[in-house]
Amino acid sequence: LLYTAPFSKSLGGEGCSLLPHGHFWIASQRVVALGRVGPAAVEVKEGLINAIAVGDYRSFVLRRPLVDYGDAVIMPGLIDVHAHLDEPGREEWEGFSTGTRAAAAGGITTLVDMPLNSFPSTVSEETLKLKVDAARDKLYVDVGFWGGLVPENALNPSKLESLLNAGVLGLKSFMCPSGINDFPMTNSTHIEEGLVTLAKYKRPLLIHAERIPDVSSDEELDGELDPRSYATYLKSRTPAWEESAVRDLNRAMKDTEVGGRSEGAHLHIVHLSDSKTTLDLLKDAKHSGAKVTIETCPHYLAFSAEEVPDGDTRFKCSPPIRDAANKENLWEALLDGHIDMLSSDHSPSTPDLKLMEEGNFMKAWGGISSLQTWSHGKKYGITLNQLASWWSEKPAELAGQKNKGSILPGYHADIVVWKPEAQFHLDDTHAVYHKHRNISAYLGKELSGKVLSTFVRGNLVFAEGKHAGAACGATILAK
Ligand SMILES: NC(=O)N[C@H]1NC(=O)NC1=O
Ligand SMILES: [Zn+2]
Ligand SMILES: [Zn+2]
Repeated sequence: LLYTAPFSKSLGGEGCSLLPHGHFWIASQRVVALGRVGPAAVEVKEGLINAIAVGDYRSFVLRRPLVDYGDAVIMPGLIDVHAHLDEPGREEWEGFSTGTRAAAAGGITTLVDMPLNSFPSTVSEETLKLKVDAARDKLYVDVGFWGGLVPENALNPSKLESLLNAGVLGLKSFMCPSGINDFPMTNSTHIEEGLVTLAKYKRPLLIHAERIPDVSSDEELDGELDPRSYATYLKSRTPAWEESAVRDLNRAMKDTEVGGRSEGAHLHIVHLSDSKTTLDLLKDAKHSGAKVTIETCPHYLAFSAEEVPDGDTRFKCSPPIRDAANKENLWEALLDGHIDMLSSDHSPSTPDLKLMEEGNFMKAWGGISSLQTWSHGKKYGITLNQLASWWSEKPAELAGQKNKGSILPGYHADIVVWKPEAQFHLDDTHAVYHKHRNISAYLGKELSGKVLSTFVRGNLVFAEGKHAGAACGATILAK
């Protein structure tokens, strides 16, 4: 099976790049390529990486322009497999233009858009076409699309096949109410049947794995609990929700094993928060040979329940951000390789739906806004190769992008240049490009890591706080 990223017509066209060259070298003392970090130069030619000269590269870099980034890090661009861009239909929440400008500023070179929060949801060939049409001439980075697995198409292989044939990179489903009316939840039968079709296409099913437990172990929620208190929200959505979903996926996971009913299919658990029983169940499934991958998000690694101020609904998401011990376990699981990758789950709404004044956690929109903020690992001693694996290589594999995710000859020249050591306070003077800056959970925080330049297929789309004049990102459709 071959996936291709159709080059946008405007590749190298007027205004696509802040650099007036189609053939050039970039170099630094810290290039993350070929499994190592060190001095190297990368030759970019017609949108692709043409060559990598390692070590003393000066004799190779003749005649062509060279941009020397000194000791900044040159790394594969990030691939964010989980973002809600909300267009068409909810442009007032986010949009292709604002969302991909934020991505470019954050060093993300490819986004995969979720099938819900736009209207209509992406659940058919027709609704995918609406997405692709809405994205035209608005993309600053490359964008692929997940389709929705919903009860209406799950038991109908021909409907699912027409959605897959139209080019979604895989499917996504919810095991609890999604908060979006035209995106109903699926049960385990829908999931098991959907996987049989997906197996033929070798594309993944992404699952929002929270399920309302059959026997509620949640503490009784009576009317006296304060909806402004974060603890109230935590009690309403315990780790038992994640655990119950994963237990319910037992058969589906088994089906993906060699010789199983949907061998070739792949389950991907999005935004894992519970690092205890849920993670243990998933580890067991992987151990028995199920084709399962796990992602978590920066907000589960950066924040803990103890620090969420009462009434500060910017931090409301589902599953919830849990306590500090849970956060430390998530880091450990990531470092030990049990969690495979990271994604943003950028899921904004309009500020009014966040009910910031009222501060009601039980009624506010659940979703974190975070496209430009992703590096929080300094104190854990994470390496640049680990970052490249979690943010580029593994996500490229999940999304079936064989030409993306690594700095290798023949690959797309999707590259971020950044300074991991730069520290800053994310205050009002800092540019935030996604649509609603004031709902970002990171505002007011001390952060480290500054993106200097972002290249998408050789186009310098962001540099020194400026975007390229034209939006030359491509839509990515699976073939
Ligand atoms: N519909 C939607 O974006 N839901 C997302 N928000 C969130 O916090 N978790 C989700 O799954
Ligand atoms: Zn979700
Ligand atoms: Zn999401």
